[in-house]
Amino acid sequence: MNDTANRPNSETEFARACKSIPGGVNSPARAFGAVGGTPPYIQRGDGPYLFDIDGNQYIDFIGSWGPHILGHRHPAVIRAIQLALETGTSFGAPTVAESELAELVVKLVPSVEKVRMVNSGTEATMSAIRLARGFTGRDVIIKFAGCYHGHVDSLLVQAGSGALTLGTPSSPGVPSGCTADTLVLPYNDVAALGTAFEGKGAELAAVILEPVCGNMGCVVPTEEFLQALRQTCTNNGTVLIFDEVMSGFRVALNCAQSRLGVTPDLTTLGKILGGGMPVGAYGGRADIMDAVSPVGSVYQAGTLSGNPVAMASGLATLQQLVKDDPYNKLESLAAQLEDGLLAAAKNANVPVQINRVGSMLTMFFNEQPVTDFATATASDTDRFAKWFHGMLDRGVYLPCSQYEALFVSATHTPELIDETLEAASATLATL
Ligand SMILES: Cc1ncc(COP(=O)(O)O)c(C=O)c1O
Ligand SMILES: N[C@H](C=O)CCC(=O)O
Repeated sequence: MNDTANRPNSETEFARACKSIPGGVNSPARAFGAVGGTPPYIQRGDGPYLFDIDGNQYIDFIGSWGPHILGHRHPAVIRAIQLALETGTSFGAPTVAESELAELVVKLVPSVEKVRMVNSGTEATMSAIRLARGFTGRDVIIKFAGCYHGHVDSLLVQAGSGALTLGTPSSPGVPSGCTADTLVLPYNDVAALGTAFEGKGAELAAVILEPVCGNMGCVVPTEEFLQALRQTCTNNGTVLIFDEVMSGFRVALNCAQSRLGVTPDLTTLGKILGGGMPVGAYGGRADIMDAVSPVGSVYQAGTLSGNPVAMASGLATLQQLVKDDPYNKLESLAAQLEDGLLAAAKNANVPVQINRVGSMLTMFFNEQPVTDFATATASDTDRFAKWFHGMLDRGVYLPCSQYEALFVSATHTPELIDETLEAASATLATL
């Protein structure tokens, strides 16, 4: 029997974890820092559901922060992992699975001619920045306020996600020298981009952005912004990097770049690429990628990079996405959720803004449209915290921050979205 408001076993486990793990968690985004309370401890996942150690069931809209577009425990993915495990876990030597996954990424992602596998999204963006600097012989990079690219020193400036949620968008511990060459601009601001290039065009190694942002909540780029990015980078010999760790294979099979019609020079990937195992990748134009060691001299390495278990998981996930092509279904489920949430909020007289691209969605408790960091952070986070707990207590597992996106999976159904909307109406009525 569900009693999601009551989680004594999870509370005990959280208290235990806090004694040996900082804040009880291995990634700050999953602590309930901004909403209060303690997180449910998860025992298992199945399709669209999570089950906690207190015997509660939740409709999951996080999917491990993005990877589980196929839902939890997809049989093809589990089988591929089991088969790979039977041969060993890692060899530190080339395997055929690495080429198979690389070839599929090259086939699916328009900008990618060559790709290097790493172990996380953070490693991917860190390596892409180093490569862009090595390739151009320049140092200065541009990032956008509210975008999060993992915990890379030079990119942990006005960062989104857990850093923003917990009030440290620019982290202590990052030497000022590491960020001295990072310019931070407002997202969607074409004029600011132009001004930055006027002064420093010949010094700019790279511009990195989330082409659909999820880490200040979901924020959508304007057509004008995207065109200006591509044109300005091309004109100045600056490497345009799309960080598609979150949006890659999420908003379209061929990633955000296909949906938006803009081809970057480099792309970073993660999350869905590993199907729930730790995988990241960076890839792009062959002339740039050939600057990476051992062909070129930009050094980047990894003991466990391309390990067979992670490759098998990623390959099975991408192959399943190619086979099922669930993107129309995802679009329709997410649109049902968006429409239902807007109607429920209107009915409850609670002002909200919903930003959505495909199956990525954020409901901001905000009276104004959300287009960048400034407008995202004008949201009512106290109201968000009440909303979050109301939904959790009704068995709906949402990201525990206003500055994250939720994800719909291919295992959600119209009936589950209706159930979620019933919980939403009941919760919104209490805010
Ligand atoms: C857009 C984006 N880039 C990079 C990262 C870093 O990935 P990871 O957490 O795998 O290091 C994340 C998520 O954390 C992300 O959402
Ligand atoms: N928003 C983050 C990544 O996309 C959440 C995951 C994490 O940092 O633990």
